[in-house]
Parts: sequence; C-alpha cells; structure tokens
Amino acid sequence: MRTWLRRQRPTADLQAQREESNPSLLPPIDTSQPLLTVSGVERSFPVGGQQLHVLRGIELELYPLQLVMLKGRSGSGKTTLLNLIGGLDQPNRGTIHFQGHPFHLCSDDQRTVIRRKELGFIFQSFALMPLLSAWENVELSLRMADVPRPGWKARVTHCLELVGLSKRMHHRPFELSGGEQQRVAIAKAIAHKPSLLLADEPTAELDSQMGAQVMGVFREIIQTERMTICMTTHDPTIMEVADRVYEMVDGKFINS
Ligand SMILES: Nc1ncnc2c1ncn2[C@@H]1O[C@H](COP(=O)(O)OP(=O)(O)OP(=O)(O)O)[C@@H](O)[C@H]1O
Repeated sequence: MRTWLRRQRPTADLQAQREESNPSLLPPIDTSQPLLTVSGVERSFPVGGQQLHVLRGIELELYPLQLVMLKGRSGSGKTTLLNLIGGLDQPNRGTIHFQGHPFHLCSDDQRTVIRRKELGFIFQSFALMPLLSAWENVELSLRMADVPRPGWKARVTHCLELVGLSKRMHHRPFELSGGEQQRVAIAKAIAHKPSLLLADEPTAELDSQMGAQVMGVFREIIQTERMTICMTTHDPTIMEVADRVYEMVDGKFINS
C-alpha cells in the first residue's frame, strides 16, 4: 500500500508537468462556438428613488482564445458588464450564457461553483494577500478551486515561470514592483485553469513598459493556457494587441 502511494503521487505531478510543457498534448478547442453570449442585457440600479440605467441592451460574444477589450469613458458601464459576465451580478433583463450555463437564471450558489472552476479575475489593484509569498498566493488559488494537491507544485511553478517570476517566487508583495505584483496576480488568476479570464483595467496602475509586459503575458497565456481574456482599458496603445475592441457609450456598444 505504501509503495502504491509513493508511486501515485509523483505520477500525478509528472503528468501535470508534461501537459504544462507541451500544450499540444491537450485536445483541440472548437473556436467556432462562442464561450460566452450576452444578449439584450440591461442593468439598472436604484439611486435616490430613481432607476439609473447603466446597461441598455448589450450584445456580446466571446470566442475561445480571443483577447477582447472593452473601452469607454469612465462611468460608461464597463465594470458593471464585467461583473455580469463573471457571474458576480445578474441582469435585470436579457440573457448571459457561459459554456451553456444560463447565468441569468442561476442562483448565487450555482454561479459561485461555476466561477471557482471556470473563471479567473484580475483587478487594477492586484488583490494579493500581503503576508503570503508569490508562491503561497498562487497556491491559495488552487486550494480555493479544490484542485487536487498532488498537482500543485508543478502548476504553481509553471504559472510563476509563465509570467517571468521564476526568480521571485518566494518574495512577498511588498518586495515586488507594481508590474511584478500584477504578474503574480495573473499567475494567481490562471492557476486553476479557468477558460475565461476577466481583467478590470489590469494596466491602469502600471507605466507603459510594464503595461506592455502584461499584455505580452496575456498573449502568451491565450496560446499556452488556451484561455479567452476579456479586459477593460482606457489605454489606446494597448488596444492594438486586441482581437476585438468593443466601445461602450451610455451603456451600449457603438461598434458591435
Ligand atoms: N451598485 C451600484 N449602485 C448604484 N450605481 C452603480 C452601481 N454600480 C455601478 N453604478 C453606476 O453605474 C455607472 C457605471 O459604472 P461602472 O463602474 O460600470 O463604469 P466604468 O465604465 O467601469 O467606469 P470606470 O472606467 O471609471 O471604471 C456609474 O455611474 C456608477 O456610479
């Protein structure tokens, strides 16, 4: 029995390592079907006894392996939409289907289960645990997603290497630059292999060089981790690397 255990543990880790280093071993992805479809979505909030109509009929499709950017003036509704796409909030009207799940009909608990497995989030302000090292921050995300422990070591190492932090794995956030902290946040957000990564102004706190680095990491993640990324931004230079840019004006897209 003890021999069996000794053999099984390294094998799970080894298998994970093989898949990390050679994504072509994984089955192909059908990029012709949308991963997420938003249709006729409206969202309003009660403010001062009146309804504030923030989203007024959003149509959006995200396809596998795409980098999609949402742009628009401050207050136009980008974060509100990202929250709906991520299952953190629900629309007043319209439908949101994510991998066939009707988010607009799901309960909070059902959306939480899907979110933990299939979605990753990156925020402007990094959202790292300050007392934990880069390694421990990424490991925490695997624990939260109920990923089996035998694959943790290979996955944490892979994610931190992917974002160029192999020499900073044991640093805590305050020992890292802003760009490095954001890269830890990316490693943390992708560790559990979500199919969709949502990022709310991930480069807003960074200078242009660090912002470009983060976009380079995003491009690499799409190829090697086979994820879709949807992000908001105000930065026109960054938009050049997008597959698709949606511009929001007064709660609607003007170019969809
Ligand atoms: N929970 C809420 N209650 C009331 N109003 C809200 C709520 N959430 C968002 N709003 C309002 O909705 C509007 C759009 O906000 P949102 O954060 O989506 O804009 P944004 O485009 O992301 O802006 P920014 O680029 O500044 O982040 C704002 O006027 C905001 O005050």
